[in-house]
Amino acid sequence: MTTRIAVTGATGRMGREVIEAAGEDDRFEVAVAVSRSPGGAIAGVEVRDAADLPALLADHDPDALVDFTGPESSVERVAACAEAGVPAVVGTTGFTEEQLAALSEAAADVPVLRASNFSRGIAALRRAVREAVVALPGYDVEVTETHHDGKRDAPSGTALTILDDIEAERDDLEERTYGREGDAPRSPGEVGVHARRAGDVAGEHEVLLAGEDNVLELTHRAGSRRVFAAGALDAAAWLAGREPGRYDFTEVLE
Ligand SMILES: NC(=O)C1=CN([C@@H]2O[C@H](COP(=O)(O)OP(=O)(O)OC[C@H]3O[C@@H](n4cnc5c(N)ncnc54)[C@H](O)[C@@H]3O)[C@@H](O)[C@H]2O)C=CC1
Ligand SMILES: O=C(O)C1=N[C@H](C(=O)O)C[C@H](O)C1
Repeated sequence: MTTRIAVTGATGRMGREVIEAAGEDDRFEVAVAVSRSPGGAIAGVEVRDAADLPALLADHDPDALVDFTGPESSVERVAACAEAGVPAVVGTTGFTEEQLAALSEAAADVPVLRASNFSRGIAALRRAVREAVVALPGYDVEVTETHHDGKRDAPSGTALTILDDIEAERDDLEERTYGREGDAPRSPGEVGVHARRAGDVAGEHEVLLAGEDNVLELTHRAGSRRVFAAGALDAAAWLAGREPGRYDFTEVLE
């Protein structure tokens, strides 16, 4: 069966990648692609004006929309999905609590699956980290992420998800310390958080656990953006036709 998708942010790094990945996979067809900078084509798909999204969704009736844009835009695009009855896969990161509430509101009308990371490797890293923090109680924990120089939000959405996972397992960790400078010795309840921006790194996340004479480092490196695009497409195929509500990428992987 073919899943017909709509793609937003089509001219962005991830939008482009999703269109190209869908074009190389018989299971998908790009029904419509939009950008706020329309014109031209990507992998043979015409890029339409994002301002026309509501009408385009009504005309093309895709099985799901895939959104990798920015928080404000993402909220608007998902609201358009709610209006048109189109399931939404959201990969955008950097949302405020208010914006997350708006996405939840849309999920009353259509299925919405949001994930800070669509790589299967990160799903495995999250499981390993949860197990490690339980197995190593009292260990110091530091989270470091590295991304390309164009990334806007810091720390990354994935780092924030990993921090939530760690804090859910270790209630002695109650303070996130973002970088360190000057006279800044470690205090027991802190988790260090570090964001690096350099070159064209697709995405790296490292969790360091250290105790007396024992150091464990768990690292995931995305070799390219294709891993995120592939995961988002899997999520779109899985989400199409589901009941309204909020869904998680881990459900796609079960
Ligand atoms: N969940 C995941 O697996 C992944 C998530 N991301 C997230 O996806 C998002 C996009 O990343 P990239 O493609 O690298 O960014 P990008 O900057 O290359 O592309 C963003 C696209 O969204 C559009 N856009 C942004 N704000 C907009 C607005 N207010 N109105 C209309 N259009 C708007 C831009 O025109 C552009 O086409 C980021 O939040 C990033 O963190 C990126 C990679 C993987
Ligand atoms: O902006 C990116 O590039 C990425 N963003 C996501 C995040 O913020 O976690 C996922 C991935 O690491 C790439």
